Amino acid sequence: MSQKKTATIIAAHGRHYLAEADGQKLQCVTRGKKTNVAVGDLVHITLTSPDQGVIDKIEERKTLLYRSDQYKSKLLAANLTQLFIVVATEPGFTDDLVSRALVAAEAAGIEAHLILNKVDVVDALARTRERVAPYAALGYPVHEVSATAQPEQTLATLKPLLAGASSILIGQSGMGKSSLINLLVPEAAIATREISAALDTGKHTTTFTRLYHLHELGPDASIIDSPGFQEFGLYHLSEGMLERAFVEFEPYLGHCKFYNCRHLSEPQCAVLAAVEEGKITRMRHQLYAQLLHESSQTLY
Ligand SMILES: Nc1nc2c(ncn2[C@@H]2O[C@H](COP(=O)(O)OP(=O)(O)OP(=O)(O)O)[C@@H](O)[C@H]2O)c(=O)[nH]1
Ligand SMILES: [Zn+2]
Repeated sequence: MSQKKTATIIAAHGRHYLAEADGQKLQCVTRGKKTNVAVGDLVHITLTSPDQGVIDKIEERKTLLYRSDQYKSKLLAANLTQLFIVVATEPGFTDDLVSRALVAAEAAGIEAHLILNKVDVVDALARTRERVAPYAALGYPVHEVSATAQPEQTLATLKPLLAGASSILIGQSGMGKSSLINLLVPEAAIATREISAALDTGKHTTTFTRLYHLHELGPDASIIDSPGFQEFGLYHLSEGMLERAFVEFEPYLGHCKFYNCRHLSEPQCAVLAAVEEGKITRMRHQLYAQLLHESSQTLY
């Protein structure tokens, strides 16, 4: 008789998944050509050998974070409670990616924070603080750290935030995401080699998403490291979802002249009026318009 297990997906590479049940790692595949499994998913597995299995069923997800373009969607992680966007004093970060990640988090019902890393680079600190201030003003907490220059303080800042939560770190290349992961999960490098071997990813060890349990921060505490990406498409968000994902639009929604206002160029639009008055930044409104434009692209 085949044995069944319930496990958490801790790494994904193509159609190959690594699951963990009671500390034991299981190599898994999906039935057929399905690739609808995400890191963080709780799955039911039928074992085909002591350390291999087939995924039968995915438990209902509390949250699902994903990005998409007009061709396909890419699942980033399931069952997250919070998302941390890592930015740094240098190299500079792009507001576009930060805001897209915030919009994705809002749409998925996940709490979002910013981590401002490399605050030891004092030359660039004042300018970078000005750049993150608009996000703090929107209500997104900003945590200042320095993974390499002040590791102890960085841990003291981040650990309480990660306790009991299921978190993901995302960021552009060079912001110090790997440095932060290695600080929080000292065994990460070894785990990565093991996972890479188990999934047979070859040399491309950084191209997969992985979950680390943070046992000292509670039985359910975990952190997901996602590979850096250049594009963060949000093609899957409808117009209604988009306007609600921009938290600063909220006081104005429902106050436009037209009930189906898209807040682009309509007369007597409450959102556009707020942009004129400086209550909504042009940068965020432009991104809203850009995302609306991207979602309306259809395939022929
Ligand atoms: N000065 C300073 N440098 C840092 C800090 N944290 C990371 N770095 C450096 O920044 C560079 C990039 O750090 P990584 O941790 O590799 O950054 P990453 O975001 O994972 O980037 P990718 O690996 O390209 O995805 C490295 O040279 C780090 O040593 C910090 O707090 N202060
Ligand atoms: Zn409007």
